[in-house]
Amino acid sequence: MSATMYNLVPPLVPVERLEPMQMPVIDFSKLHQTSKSRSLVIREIATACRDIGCFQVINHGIRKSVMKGALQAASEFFESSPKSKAKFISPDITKPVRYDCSNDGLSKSRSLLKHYAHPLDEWIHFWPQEPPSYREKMGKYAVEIRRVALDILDAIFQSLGLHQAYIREKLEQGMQFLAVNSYPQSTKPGVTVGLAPHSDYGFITLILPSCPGLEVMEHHTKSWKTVLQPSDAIHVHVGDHLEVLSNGIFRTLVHRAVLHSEKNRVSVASIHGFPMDEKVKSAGELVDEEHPKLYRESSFKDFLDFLLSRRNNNESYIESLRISTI
Ligand SMILES: O=C(O)CCC(=O)C(=O)O
Ligand SMILES: [Fe+2]
Repeated sequence: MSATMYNLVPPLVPVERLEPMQMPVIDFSKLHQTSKSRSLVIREIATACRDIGCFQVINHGIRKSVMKGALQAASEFFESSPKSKAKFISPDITKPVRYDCSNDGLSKSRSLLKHYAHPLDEWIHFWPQEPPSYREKMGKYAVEIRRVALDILDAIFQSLGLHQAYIREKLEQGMQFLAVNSYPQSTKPGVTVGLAPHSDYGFITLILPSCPGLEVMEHHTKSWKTVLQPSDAIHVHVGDHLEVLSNGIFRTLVHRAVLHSEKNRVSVASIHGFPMDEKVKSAGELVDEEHPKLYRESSFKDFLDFLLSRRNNNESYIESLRISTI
């Protein structure tokens, strides 16, 4: 599941030139140097999650060849024959591997290959075999990006003062999805939205794109900003379940993707959460009389049920979880 399947905000007319988001760049290697550098980095990550809902990481240790390999495998999959892709088409959104090239409310102009990625041994046998290197290249990336994601989540949970052991255990057994996205080159003048505004269901999403196209909605101004991402950086943003777990300290990030004017674009989004049936609730440590619980608990399974039941209304998943305080 790449994303919550709905429009979270009314469609906004895209503008030609957006300002870039002032993006905090986090030196990931400093998480593992001295305890002082770790504390500083944890503070930087927490500030970024709280104020803007996203940041980028560099020096994360994922080799360039592995990142390039994942993007190449993605491009080659989308360029493979319609017959080899058709095997993965299914109306059943609960399938662990699914290809979707129909354009709906969310995917305006996007093809999506979504697959589960953890535990890798359990799922890799279901992944595409066309191109023949797909499993090896995407598999290597899945393992490495998960290591980075879990370390970032450790840092986030530490910044919130939460019980690490319980959460780490749930994350070790937790879900990882890869949403492998493909967007055609734009054919029209101006800006064309390929993937409509939405937020992602999990705790965090890590995105590796082949070129610019990601846009994020700034929390305080509600205006769109473009994301500039150096080729060795990974973009990270807050998802719905981190908003729930942090009891609203961190807010899910609304984002979208626009088509590139000169080339096709691919991106690989890695989404991380608890196991399928594990409920995510606002952490007890963050709830008291002054800070009442703001969200209902829910699991990934509940999220899928929400998508299936939500036919005619535009309510987003996070909205459906909010407890009214008035
Ligand atoms: O293509 C992108 O940069 C964004 C992808 C995305 O938002 C998703 O897969 O949920
Ligand atoms: Fe997304």
